[in-house]
This record gives sequence, C-alpha cells and structure tokens, in this order.
Amino acid sequence: MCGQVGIIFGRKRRRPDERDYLREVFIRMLLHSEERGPHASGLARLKTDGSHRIFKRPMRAHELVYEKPFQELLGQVDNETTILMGHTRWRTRGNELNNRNNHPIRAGIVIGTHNGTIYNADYLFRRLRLPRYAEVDSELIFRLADRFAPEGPIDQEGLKKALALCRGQMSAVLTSRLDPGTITVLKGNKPLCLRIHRQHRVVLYASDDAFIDFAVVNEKGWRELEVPPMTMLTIRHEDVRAIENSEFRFIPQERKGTLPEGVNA
Ligand SMILES: NC(=O)CC[C@H](N)C(=O)O
Repeated sequence: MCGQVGIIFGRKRRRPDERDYLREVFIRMLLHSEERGPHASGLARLKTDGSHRIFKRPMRAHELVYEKPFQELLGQVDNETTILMGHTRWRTRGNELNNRNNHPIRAGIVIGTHNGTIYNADYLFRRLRLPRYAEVDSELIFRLADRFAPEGPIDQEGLKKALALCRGQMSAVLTSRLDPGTITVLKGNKPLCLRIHRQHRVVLYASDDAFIDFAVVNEKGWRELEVPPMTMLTIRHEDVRAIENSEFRFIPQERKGTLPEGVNA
C-alpha cells in the first residue's frame, strides 16, 4: 500500500482562519492515511517562488504530527503555497531507516510521492543512466521527470514516453521546483481520489475517498473529480478549476512474477 494525501492550492487571498482550517484538513487526511503506511511518513510544501521544505521520518503519522519541524512546516502555509503533499509509507524497496527512501522524494528539481512498486526500476536506472540517491524504486519516476524538465517545467510528453517503460504499479503526485504552480497527478493502477472546492479554490487528493470524508466531515461544496485509471492530470495554482487531462501508459503488473493482467484500480 502506501498513502498519498495532499492539498493543491489555487491562487486566493485566504484569511488566517481558512488557512488554519485547510491545515487541519491536511492533518486529518494524513492521520487517517497511517493505516496504509506504518513504516514512515512525511510531507512537503512548495511555494510559487520555488522554495520548498520536506520533512519525513521513519515513524507513524500520529507521531510525526507532534514533531516540531512538522508544525513549523505547516505553520509556513501561506497564500503563496502551491501544494502540501503528504505520504505514509508501506516500504517495498529500500529500508525506511535510510530516510532517503522515504517520501516525499526530491530528485534534482522534482519533488513527489508515489504509491506502488516499479519492478524494473533497477534495470531502468542502469539502462537510462539516471543518477540514484536512494534505494527506493519510486525515485525512478522523479528522476525521469527531472530529466524531462531541463528548463523548469516538466515536458509531459517526454515523461510519458519514459513512463511507458515502467512495469508495476503507480499513482504519483509531482511537481518541479522551477515550476511549482504546475502539479502533475498520475493516476495509474493505484487508487487516488480527488475533490475540488470552488470557494476554497483547492483540490484535495487521497488514496482513499474515506480519508477525505473524515477530513471535511459534512462541509458543503466539495465535488468529486471523476478520473479514470491511467490518466495524467495537470492542475495549476493559477486556476485549479482548469484541469487538463490525458492518457498515459506503463506496463501494469500486480505482483512481481505474475503476468500483467491489465489495469487494476
Ligand atoms: N507501498 C507503496 O506504495 C510503496 C512505495 C514505494 N515502492 C516504496 O517502497 O516506498
């Protein structure tokens, strides 16, 4: 498993009470997501000027939220913040005691989280001569995106061609520090639910719909974005309602050693 949760912020002058509310929503989603990933947890925050902070540790989400850096990082959420990305990790490749293996992962100018396992990651790292900083397979996705972001923005068509070589499972969320107002969401063969709120001008995402339900309780105005598997979404800080989507491909495979059985959500 592994859990991805986050908030993509559209441009808006939010008052402190709305920012506090959205911070709380994020914390609640992350805490509920702990059941999907007990080995490590983490979060990243990016701003329009490209500044970022990542905090991750091999501990459960309910412990992470009491750490001072966690609270500092959330405290820095302001009107220039473009995304808060969170992750709870169920380790597959790479020990969590090496913090490099935990998510969010930074690879060059790209920062992201991943749910799934890329079975041929070692091979692709070698074949494509990609730098490697950690042992976790997920780094591959972000190295590929980094390679296709020579001038800042991620070249999505180039990235799609490279992703087509990957075999396994993936849903991922990523952005470039040189283009932090553009968020790429890859909904592949792992669950990822998205919901938009027009007045808040944010998009929430989570690996399980229930995490969003728990976080927003009965607040009105949330609308589900129906996204089929194998979709690449582009969501922009400028206007979170103007979402672009297109198909992307890789070789879906449920378990190592079994034959691909098509797409599984
Ligand atoms: N369970 C997962 O989705 C794991 C993600 C990634 N393969 C890791 O080990 O961190």
